[in-house]
Amino acid sequence: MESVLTVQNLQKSFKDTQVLHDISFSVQKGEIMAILGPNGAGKSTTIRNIMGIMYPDEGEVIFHNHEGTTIPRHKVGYLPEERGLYKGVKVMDILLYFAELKDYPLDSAKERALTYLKKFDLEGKENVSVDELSKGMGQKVQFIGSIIHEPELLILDEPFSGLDPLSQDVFKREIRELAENGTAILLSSHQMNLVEEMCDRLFLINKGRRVIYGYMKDVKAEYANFKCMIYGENDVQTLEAIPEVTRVEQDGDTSVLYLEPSATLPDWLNNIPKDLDVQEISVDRISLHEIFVDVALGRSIAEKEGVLDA
Ligand SMILES: Nc1ncnc2c1ncn2[C@@H]1O[C@H](COP(=O)(O)OP(=O)(O)OP(=O)(O)O)[C@@H](O)[C@H]1O
Repeated sequence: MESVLTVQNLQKSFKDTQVLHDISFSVQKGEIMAILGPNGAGKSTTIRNIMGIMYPDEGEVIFHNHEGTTIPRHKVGYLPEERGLYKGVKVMDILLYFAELKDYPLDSAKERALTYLKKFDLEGKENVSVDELSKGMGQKVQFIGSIIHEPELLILDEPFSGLDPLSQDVFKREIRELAENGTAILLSSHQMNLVEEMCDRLFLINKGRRVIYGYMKDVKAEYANFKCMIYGENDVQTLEAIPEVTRVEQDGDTSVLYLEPSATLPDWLNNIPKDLDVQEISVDRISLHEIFVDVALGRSIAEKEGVLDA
């Protein structure tokens, strides 16, 4: 694997408050790497330190295949969390302006702009003023602006926020295609289902510290413990007393039992008390969303910081 970006031991404080503690990860060519975490975890601060919008107190941001200490802006695309385009400018003009900033040839930029406008269902909008676009349309134009110059590394801060499901699908498809064609992608997102289906690796951050870093499949195998849904009239205390149950959530007659990571399913099912009221039962693994909630609420996983083959 070829690293395009490496972030090493970033530390950042605002006044007396340290908001990044020893943050290290890399982004590889052709992969989608997600940085996840609850509000205020430090995702945008990490990204802003990478982009040179602010500087870390300690640590390094290394753009590989690039000499010098400045950011190779012509090789990097960035969609900031703050949305917005210059007012009173036509869509094509703003896209060409972005290309010019990155020293990208304008004839190729125009061709790419038209191709992407079509892909994003904005065909024919090139001469429309950006003020006349809806919020989602503006976001699509801003996204096109971030990739107009064929960046090697694309950094997307919450790319899916504010998009309807159809637009989300278009973004997902394009992000995947860019990665398949070799672009290294770092994205931050709260939408766990999207991250779960698209990302190769993830970095989960909480209160400025790494909680989980690894391949999605390894993270799931390691942290996505089993949960068992039982429909029937049962006391929470009875369910909590079943071996290897870490916690129980109950809503009426529906109980969800979360199991220890060590639980082996056939044995566990065999040992369920015979007098339980079981009208229905199903077993599933917890989703990335639930792993995230566990972390955000400081439950089990949070104490078990991990790095998985990163
Ligand atoms: N310019 C700043 N001055 C002071 N504190 C800041 C500044 N920027 C961020 N912070 C603080 O740093 C912490 C991390 O913020 P950051 O915006 O990186 O979080 P985030 O993970 O991106 O959150 P969200 O999901 O809400 O966007 C927060 O406690 C925030 O209040």
